[in-house]
Amino acid sequence: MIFRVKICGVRLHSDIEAVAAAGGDAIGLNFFPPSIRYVDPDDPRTQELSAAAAGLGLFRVGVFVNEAPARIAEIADVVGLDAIQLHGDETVESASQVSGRKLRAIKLPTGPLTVSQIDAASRLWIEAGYHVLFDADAGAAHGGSGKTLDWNAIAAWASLNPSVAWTLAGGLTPDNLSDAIQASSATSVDTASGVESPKGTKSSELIQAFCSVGQ
Ligand SMILES: O=C(O)c1ccccc1N[C@@H]1O[C@H](COP(=O)(O)O)[C@@H](O)[C@H]1O
Repeated sequence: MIFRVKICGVRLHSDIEAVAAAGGDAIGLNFFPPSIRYVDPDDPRTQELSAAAAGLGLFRVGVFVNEAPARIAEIADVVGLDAIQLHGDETVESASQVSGRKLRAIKLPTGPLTVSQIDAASRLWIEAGYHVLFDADAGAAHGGSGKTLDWNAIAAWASLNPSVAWTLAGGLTPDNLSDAIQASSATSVDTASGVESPKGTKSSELIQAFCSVGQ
């Protein structure tokens, strides 16, 4: 498993300290400029944040949306990343130019889903060796919407794909995580907005509550 609990969109040392203290094992650094959770890869403070996360034993995922492969490689090098999360409109072909350990966000509509819908959206990426992360389609925002998915349909898909490693994202909060895990059978979870108060500001209390359910 790539990670059990990822807290995405961290921006401060207090955020990563809260993740480590709560038993989370991964963080996401968001490199999509329009996001409220964006961190500047060229700012030495981002590089220090990433180094500190590694020092705490956290797995560091860089979140990218439609970024050029050469720029992703540059950022991974300067910031220090353990994996790349592609969360935009990349194709399997364009993404093949990105090197390193890779996750692919499979953005699914909210509302009822079918197994074949999930399969159609994820199959090529799984065959290409990606770890898939199921998220709710956020349109132009691409992610961080706080919207949830059809967890029962994901469980049905997962039971037919027992050897595929995957992560559940999309609107997960300390309040719904237990139900989400039970319904979906997820063993790896990811959240951004669900541990913030106000939006865009991580809450140590919510991180603690989320990680204690997710472990
Ligand atoms: O968080 C963002 O702002 C974001 C922007 C663009 C692409 C991905 C983004 N975050 C990812 O979206 C999921 C779900 O977010 P949420 O929990 O529903 O708020 C999050 O886990 C990040 O991986």
